[in-house]
Amino acid sequence: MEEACSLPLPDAFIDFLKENGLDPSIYSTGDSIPRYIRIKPGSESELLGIEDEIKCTLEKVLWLPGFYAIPPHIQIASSDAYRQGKIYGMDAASGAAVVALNASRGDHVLDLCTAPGAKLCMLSDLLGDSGSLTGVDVARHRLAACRTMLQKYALGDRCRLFVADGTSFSLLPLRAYMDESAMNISGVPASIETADTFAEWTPRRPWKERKKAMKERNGSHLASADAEPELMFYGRHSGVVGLSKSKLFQTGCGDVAGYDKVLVDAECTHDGSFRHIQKFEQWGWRTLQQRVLDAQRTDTLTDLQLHLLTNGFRLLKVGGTLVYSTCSLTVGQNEDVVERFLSGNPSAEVQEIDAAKNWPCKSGRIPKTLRFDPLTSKTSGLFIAKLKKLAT
Ligand SMILES: C[S@@+](CC[C@H](N)C(=O)[O-])C[C@H]1O[C@@H](n2cnc3c(N)ncnc32)[C@H](O)[C@@H]1O
Repeated sequence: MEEACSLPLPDAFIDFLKENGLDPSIYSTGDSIPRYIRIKPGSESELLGIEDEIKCTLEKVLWLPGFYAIPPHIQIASSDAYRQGKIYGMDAASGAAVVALNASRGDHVLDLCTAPGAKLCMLSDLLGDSGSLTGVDVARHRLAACRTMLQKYALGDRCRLFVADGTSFSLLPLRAYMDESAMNISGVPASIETADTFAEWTPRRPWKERKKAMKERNGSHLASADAEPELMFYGRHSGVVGLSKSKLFQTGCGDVAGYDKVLVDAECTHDGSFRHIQKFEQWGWRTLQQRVLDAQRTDTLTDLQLHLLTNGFRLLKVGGTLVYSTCSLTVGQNEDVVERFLSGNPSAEVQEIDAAKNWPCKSGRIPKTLRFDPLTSKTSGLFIAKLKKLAT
């Protein structure tokens, strides 16, 4: 067992880190890394009251607006501020990935691996009452948690969520219908649902519809690559209300009508997340062996990451920006994936992340990419690459 780390990491994990060029001492700060919270815009004036309630000082994260550090042992889930949606738990490195995307008012944003949804919520806050957000996740139960979060924080108004495989998802943003608000395209109030148009979203779907959906999914929690996306939630101004059902499922390629911004926060081994690794102490180090160290699983993962990145980029409009991030610190799941992608996509260019000038992180092996790690950044580990789609 390694002495430098506050956790008794097994030798196989230490070897795994070394093989990936990672210094095991990045985990040594372990339990001294702060927790981070983000304050919902508009609730900053309540800072003192929140401090009083959760019984600690909120230390402003100077390099990331809206974020505060709190001691790691402080729990926020039972506080009123949390229950009322004034504060969110979100690691500062995750916030940095969202900032790197530079989503601005009016943008149509795709979040291709969205659950459980911390980044989606932050994106929604940044867009405000403009643009649109499309969240996709392959895992139905995780996306259901994401929907709950959007509703809890009242952030779902311009959002739609699909259970779908992000490697084949092909639906473009509903630009043409966005400002129709609660009217359908022929001017009929959308609350009058016809067999072919969407009324306002309600959690109570007709039994017939639910039965059909259950039969189609065959009991599985995961969407298959060839299944039609399943619309799990849509907000009042997401462009869906009043739309004909056939129009929603029109597919396309992003070059012209695509998304302005795409976030691919890909599935990974989570080895950069100290708190995730810590869970293996209870789950058993054998589980860590299967989930993180198993070379075959890692190969499958890197293929998945490449396919997610490739499809996200396909759905991006020319001139648009994509951020690829993972909370793994291995080169195989980050720089190698980006390099494989770049070699087959001459219209992709790695971009400088302007906001990053004062960020406490290191450069990745590819110039302009960034790496957060617990030791350098006092955050969870995160790799970020920002890509632009050039006209060809
Ligand atoms: C790192 S988590 C995303 C975290 C999320 N962006 C957030 O901020 O809360 C990765 C997600 O990718 C999803 N995922 C895995 N394979 C996928 C696929 N083929 N298509 C879409 N999502 C996938 C997982 O279900 C998981 O929810």
